[in-house]
Amino acid sequence: MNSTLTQLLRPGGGITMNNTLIRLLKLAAPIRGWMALAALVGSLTVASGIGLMATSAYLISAAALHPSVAALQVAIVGVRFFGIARGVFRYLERMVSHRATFRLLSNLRVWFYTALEPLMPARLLTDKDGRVEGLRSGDLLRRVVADIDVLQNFYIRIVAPPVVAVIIGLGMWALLGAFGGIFALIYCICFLLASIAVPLLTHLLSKRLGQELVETRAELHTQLVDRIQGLADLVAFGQEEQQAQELAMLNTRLNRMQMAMAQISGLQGSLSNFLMNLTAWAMLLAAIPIISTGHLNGVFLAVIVLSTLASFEILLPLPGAFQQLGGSLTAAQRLFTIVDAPPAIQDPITPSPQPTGHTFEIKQLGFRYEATEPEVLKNITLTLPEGQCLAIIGPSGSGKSTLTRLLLRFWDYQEGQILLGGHELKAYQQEDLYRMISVVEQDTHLFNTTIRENLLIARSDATEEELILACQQAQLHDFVQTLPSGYHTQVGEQGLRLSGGERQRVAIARAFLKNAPILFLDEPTVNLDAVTERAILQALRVLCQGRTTLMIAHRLTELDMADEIVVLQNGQIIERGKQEQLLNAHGLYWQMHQQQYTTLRKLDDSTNKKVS
Ligand SMILES: Nc1ncnc2c1ncn2[C@@H]1O[C@H](COP(=O)(O)OP(=O)(O)OP(=O)(O)O)[C@@H](O)[C@H]1O
Repeated sequence: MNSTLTQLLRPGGGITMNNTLIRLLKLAAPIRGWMALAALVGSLTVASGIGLMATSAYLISAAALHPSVAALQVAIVGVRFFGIARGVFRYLERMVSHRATFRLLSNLRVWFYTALEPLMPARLLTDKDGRVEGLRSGDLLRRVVADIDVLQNFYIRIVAPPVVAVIIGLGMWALLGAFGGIFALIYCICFLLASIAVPLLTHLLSKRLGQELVETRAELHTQLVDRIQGLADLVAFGQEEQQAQELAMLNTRLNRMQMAMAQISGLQGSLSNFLMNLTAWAMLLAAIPIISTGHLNGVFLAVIVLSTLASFEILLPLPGAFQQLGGSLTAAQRLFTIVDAPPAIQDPITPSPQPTGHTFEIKQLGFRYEATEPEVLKNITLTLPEGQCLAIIGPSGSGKSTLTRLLLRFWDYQEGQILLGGHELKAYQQEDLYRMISVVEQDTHLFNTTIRENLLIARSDATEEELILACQQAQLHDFVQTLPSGYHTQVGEQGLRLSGGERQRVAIARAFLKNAPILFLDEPTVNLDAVTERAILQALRVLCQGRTTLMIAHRLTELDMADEIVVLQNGQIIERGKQEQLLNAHGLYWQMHQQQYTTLRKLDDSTNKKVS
């Protein structure tokens, strides 16, 4: 492709057309055999159509001269053969191209999901340059489903037809050349105009529009998912009307773009048809004088014209394919942007073996999310001995969750060290690390399947006895027994058919089932009422026994199980010790304790008043 053409076809993004095209073609490498077969069968289908037209034209023209039936025998057999072949090849073409498409789609989805996994969770919050990219679930969904669907068009409608067109063009050029050089020349000019000029014009007209169409569709999708997720809040605040209007405006914009796209389609259809008929006219004009002078048998006139018309079958979809090129390249760029984002952390080339000891030592740890942002953690030094429980408390934004994320190695720290079992965290493979840690968070994600399946994600090979034991330890078993379908009860989307306390019990049962030696608890009772909290804490106490536990606490009631409490403020440790020591110190911990105590007392008072 020459540089001017490349320039013309360059979509408006960072990645050039060349790059994107080459990468897209490489992605199809595993199914290249199927694609080649689809192109071959596609060519045979069109060739059969041309053969059918040519032999039919010959048969009708020759029959008009009243020859013997024997003289027409070959043409009759030809018509039958091409008629049947066309149907058979068309069927085979559909079968092969569908097979290729389905394989391709599943390959692309697995490719994208596999690339997405190592980016979780750090890179989905920030882009390559560290800026917040705002990848929302609707946008990701759009990329996984719709952008990949757009790419299937690239392979089936953009790559395959030009290959078939080249094969058919060369074949026709040779066939018409046998009747005379002038026919080959006319065909060559018209074929190039219809196969290059019209698609290029269509592409230029629709390039920007195609990109905008993909982006607007993605935006509409994202907005829709966002609003559906927050529908209850919108209704509660009486905002549904206004939000519906905004969606309608976006939809109108999309409709306008689709109308403009349809107009370009109409234009390219007319141009292609015009060129096809022009070719037929030119062939007639060239053939009549040659036939009149006796240099060519008149029975071939219809053969030349009708076979030419039949060969244009392959050119008609080309402009449409190029019309979709801009959209396909934009979809590809959107996927490559995510796939190319380097993971926030990398596994070491020669990892340390899985640690035998589970003591965490944090030495002068300093961390900031971005080089330009202020430090979120400063000079943190502490030890979490094996089998003990360390609680971290502090005001909102003090860096508690950040510390847990670093211990889980979701991000890499810039200063200091985190040692686990005597080795730096960075020395271990991520998988080895995750295998050793169970996490119970404030909001446990449950998949839209049964309770049993949700538990088994902690350990897929767990036996029925192990599963029941874990649920008994988490005080979940008795509740499950009351359900008509027991462990086969569907929990609904995000587990919404279960209460907050029941969801947390599932999370605790998962941790029991996983039986990892290290446990991270991130405010596991924050959203629960006092009675449920007490029951969950009871289960957590059993879970913590013998495990190295880091607990981010919200309510100070959780802290009696901690061997040491660390108080964070503005990313720094400002107090540490046992609960009694901290209360006696009259510092921040004491203040938080007083506040919670006062709030609880007020709550009790108001409850008592209502009762009396
Ligand atoms: N992904 C991120 N990118 C940039 N800054 C972040 C990110 N996550 C958190 N921060 C910032 O780091 C600081 C500490 O946040 P962190 O979530 O660790 O606090 P926290 O003590 O756990 O708060 P809370 O109790 O409200 O959950 C905050 O100022 C927050 O804005």
